[in-house]
Amino acid sequence: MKIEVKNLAKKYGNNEALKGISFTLEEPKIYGLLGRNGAGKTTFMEILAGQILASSGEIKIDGEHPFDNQRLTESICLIKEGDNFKKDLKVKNVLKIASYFYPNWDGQLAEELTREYNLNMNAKVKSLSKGMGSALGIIVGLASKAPITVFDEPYIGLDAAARKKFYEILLEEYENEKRTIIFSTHLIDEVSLLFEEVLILQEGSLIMQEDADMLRNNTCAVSGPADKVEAFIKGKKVIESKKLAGMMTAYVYGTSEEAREFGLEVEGIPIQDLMIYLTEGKKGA
Ligand SMILES: Nc1ncnc2c1ncn2[C@@H]1O[C@H](COP(=O)(O)OP(=O)(O)OP(=O)(O)O)[C@@H](O)[C@H]1O
Repeated sequence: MKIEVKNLAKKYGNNEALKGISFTLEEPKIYGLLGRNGAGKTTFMEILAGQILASSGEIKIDGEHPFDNQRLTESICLIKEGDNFKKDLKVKNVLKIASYFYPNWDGQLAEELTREYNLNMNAKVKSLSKGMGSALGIIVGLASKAPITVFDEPYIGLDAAARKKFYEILLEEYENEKRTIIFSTHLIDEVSLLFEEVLILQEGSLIMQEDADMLRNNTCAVSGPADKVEAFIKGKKVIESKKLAGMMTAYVYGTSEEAREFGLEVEGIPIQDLMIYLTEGKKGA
């Protein structure tokens, strides 16, 4: 499903959570939606899922607005950090309701994952530990097979092994059947290899939308004597640079080969670091 975002803004009182962002997500891909605390990620995802209204601008999904639009809301599954389900429901009833709501629901997958995560079908949501509650959210998100599945920090309380399992199953399901997956997380290093496209929000503005492989292959950290690094980065797009005692490190758009041929030390930049350098001390435009 094609998602078109045009001049989307959301104000809470005087607080501008989104300041007129525009972008298009054309294809089913795994998108990483990144940004510091308060950047506007959750606000965007809630508008996308039709749960709240924008103050101005619009989101169109295959040409339609998501708010109050049942055809679209059953095509979008948003799993948040917590409070996804009514506390008095039993696990089995959460799954039953989800199976009625999502037309592509995969009951077999839901059952397998429930066993995998050791969830008791008869336990009430309010009795689940934080990690178990997150596991239930993940199960619903994956089994919904919703053409747009959105995970907003979905795994609070889940241990590293359980998170790894989630990434593996997510990738397996995605390889079997491509869908749009939007993933917002602060554990970027863990998941960044899954991302195919990365969007970075900074104080309500979109500061980057880029193919993840392009970022991995065409950005690097170069180090060496300051004059040599300066000569290399001249005319290049520099993300960040630091000088110390005549030496310099610069994070730039460019290939490792170029930098090596220039006689500089070169390393790749993890997407997490890139996000930090891009958002460090800068105001959103
Ligand atoms: N219901 C609300 N009422 C008032 N202000 C809100 C509300 N929801 C979000 N905000 C504000 O909007 C801004 C963006 O918040 P949002 O939750 O969208 O950011 P985020 O990028 O998801 O942050 P985090 O990574 O911390 O979850 C913040 O300044 C936040 O305080």
